[in-house]
Amino acid sequence: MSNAVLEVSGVSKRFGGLQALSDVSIRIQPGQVYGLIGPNGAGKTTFFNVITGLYTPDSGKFLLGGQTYEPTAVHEVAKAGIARTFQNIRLFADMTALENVMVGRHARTHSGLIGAVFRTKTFKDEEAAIEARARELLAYVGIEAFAEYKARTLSYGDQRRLEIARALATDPKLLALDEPAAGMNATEKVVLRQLIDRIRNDGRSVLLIEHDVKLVMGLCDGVTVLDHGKQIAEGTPAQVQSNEAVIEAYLGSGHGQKAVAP
Ligand SMILES: Nc1ncnc2c1ncn2[C@@H]1O[C@H](COP(=O)(O)OP(=O)(O)OP(=O)(O)O)[C@@H](O)[C@H]1O
Repeated sequence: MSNAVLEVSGVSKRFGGLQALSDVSIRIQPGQVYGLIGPNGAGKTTFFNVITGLYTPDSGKFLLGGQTYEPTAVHEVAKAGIARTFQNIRLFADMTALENVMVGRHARTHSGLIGAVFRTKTFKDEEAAIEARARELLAYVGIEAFAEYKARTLSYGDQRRLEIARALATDPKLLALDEPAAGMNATEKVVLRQLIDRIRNDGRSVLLIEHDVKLVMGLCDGVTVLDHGKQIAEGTPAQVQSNEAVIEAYLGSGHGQKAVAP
């Protein structure tokens, strides 16, 4: 019996004539930061969308914390214990930072959004607890000073941290981050790296899609490399960055990333 947090095997997904994923398998152990890398169009986002219930796979077996889960709907996946962020930030732009995190928290409480809207007496205690936890999470990601600011007024890096706080509000077994460093400057990347490190040190597991190979290599415990929908390598960062097929995939892709070595 595996004690992996996430164990996915044999995932395939075809779009018309395009085989976007062919028999992809990954295993993430508790407390690991696991990277999924590969050139543009390799299938990384498709894989994320499959495991989080946005795309229905053609095949695949899915275990989360040892339990089978069917990634057929986003809310079912969230309930099973995977929370994700998106490549293109998806916050409620005109809600405050605090409200954005509270929405994430409502996803796992009894009151739901209806309770939040009507603020019935029955829900008041739960509301207070939700707000307290949301403030804690804002502090955890380092943006508590902006709790009352509308999400759209936050800097890009802070919006990404807010997305992470909102995802953490569901108390996930696995946090899935889709290109969290995209568009960040060097300083923001350092802060992001510290945050992901902290999340790991607190015992959570993270799956990361990231184009910044240096960030992935410096942060991840394990890495899987996709190219044209196929898994071409997996292992530690040191193992994959010296793998011939990986170097070839990056050199051949014409993305200007000379090699995967930092
Ligand atoms: N909904 C869809 N319908 C048709 N084709 C799709 C769909 N989603 C993705 N694809 C195709 O599947 C392939 C893999 O795309 P995907 O976005 O998963 O790659 P990626 O590795 O995330 O790339 P990037 O790094 O550019 O985000 C691409 O050829 C893409 O055009």
